[in-house]
Amino acid sequence: MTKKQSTDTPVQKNDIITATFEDLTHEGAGVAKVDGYALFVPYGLPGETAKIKVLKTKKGYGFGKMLERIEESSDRTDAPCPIYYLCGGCQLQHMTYDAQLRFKHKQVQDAMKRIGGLEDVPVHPSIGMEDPWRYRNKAQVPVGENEDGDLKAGFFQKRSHRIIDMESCIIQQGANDEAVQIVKEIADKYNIKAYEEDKHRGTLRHIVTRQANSTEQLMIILVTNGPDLPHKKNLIADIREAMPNVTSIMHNANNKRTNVIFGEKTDVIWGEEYIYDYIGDIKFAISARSFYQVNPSQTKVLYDKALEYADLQGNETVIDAYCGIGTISLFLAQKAKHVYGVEVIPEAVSDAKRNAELNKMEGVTTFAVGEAEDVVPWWHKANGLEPDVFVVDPPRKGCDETLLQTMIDMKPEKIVYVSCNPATLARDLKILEDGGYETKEVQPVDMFPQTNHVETVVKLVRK
Ligand SMILES: C[S@@+](CC[C@H](N)C(=O)[O-])C[C@H]1O[C@@H](n2cnc3c(N)ncnc32)[C@H](O)[C@@H]1O
Repeated sequence: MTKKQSTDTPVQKNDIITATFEDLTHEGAGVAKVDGYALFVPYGLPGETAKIKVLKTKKGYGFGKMLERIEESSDRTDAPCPIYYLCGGCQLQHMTYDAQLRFKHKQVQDAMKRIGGLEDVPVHPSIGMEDPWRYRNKAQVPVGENEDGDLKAGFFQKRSHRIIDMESCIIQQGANDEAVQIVKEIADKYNIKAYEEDKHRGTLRHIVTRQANSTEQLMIILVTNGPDLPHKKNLIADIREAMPNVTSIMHNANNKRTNVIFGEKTDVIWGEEYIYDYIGDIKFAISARSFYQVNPSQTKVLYDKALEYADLQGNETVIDAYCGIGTISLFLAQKAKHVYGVEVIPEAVSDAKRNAELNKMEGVTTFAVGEAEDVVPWWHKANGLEPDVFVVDPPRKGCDETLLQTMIDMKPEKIVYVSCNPATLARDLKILEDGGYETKEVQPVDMFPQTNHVETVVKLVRK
């Protein structure tokens, strides 16, 4: 190993070194150690030796770029996507799927130990997909213009806002993939200008498509910079003619200088306000803006696991906090006496109520709008609600501490925690363990193959 001495760090910017990767970061980059100093290098895999150029050094760690692989890991595979190394959407295509599942399992295990202090909890192997491609039921694609002025639709290049034009995204379901191209061509035909982020001008910002897997209904959402959608009638007619499975065409206006895709207002410009999908035997109406899991077959696996961990006998009262459009709530309501769901987005709660009606479950469910950390303590204090089972499925930041404390005070026999972030999951489990709960089982479920996202479902019981 060639190494330049430094007073601060064992390597300096622009050094070229040879090192072996020992581990992976939670983002999936390789970690090579030089005299104990960690260098993070994209696409390095544990066990591989590589020639690395040092790009940046900080006090405790640095960043590098792989110049040449000297020894390759058997976990390495050729990324099938032609723009994988440009696009920021996937991070693990260079890893075999088996290695991806092991990586996600290890991440959960490490978080349990390091953050949760849970040395001995059983973390089961990740449940993966038989075919880990073409699973996404929703595409949100930014629109730009090529040098010749034609529209392009693709993904942002890593760490930039430069759009990479793409013909296909192999983690998208075929219908979404096709729909993005067709809508782009139709918009081009009518000379609709792409939104220019830097100048905050132009029209079409994003093409969003959502497919209901079980019914094959397709929703197209055109997001524009402001309320005008030029050639609206022609666009609708052409989209309908090109794609007979489109059941909803929506228009969302977003005139803010922001990375957030949607603006406040969404109008149905043709067809239905909802597409309908089934998870198991339960039917869900999905509106343009509501949260709905993006991997339909693995969603069933995840919810079945949550139901198994809840172990309902039919007479239980259950709380489902962070309930979205009531997906887990209705799954649980099949086997419980009553399910109380709480969710902060009013439209999602309307969808949850509608979904309960659709499945004739309105008598066994109650949905409330608000922050779980406000509503649940109120249910407890004002109504004396004490559930037998408490289910949570929070966003990445995890559960609010007030909610965790209220859960502990309510003394449910079981808690089922569904999480998309192992770090906040482990932090919250520690609090629940200190509050009298024991973590019994931890099950990673791969909802997002080819990416570094990790989903986990956990069963806790009262000691
Ligand atoms: C990971 S999603 C889970 C949704 C649902 N369980 C599902 O599987 O479709 C998290 C949900 O929590 C909601 N949310 C975020 N912060 C919240 C809060 N403080 N109180 C209640 N809901 C919240 C979000 O709007 C989102 O619908």
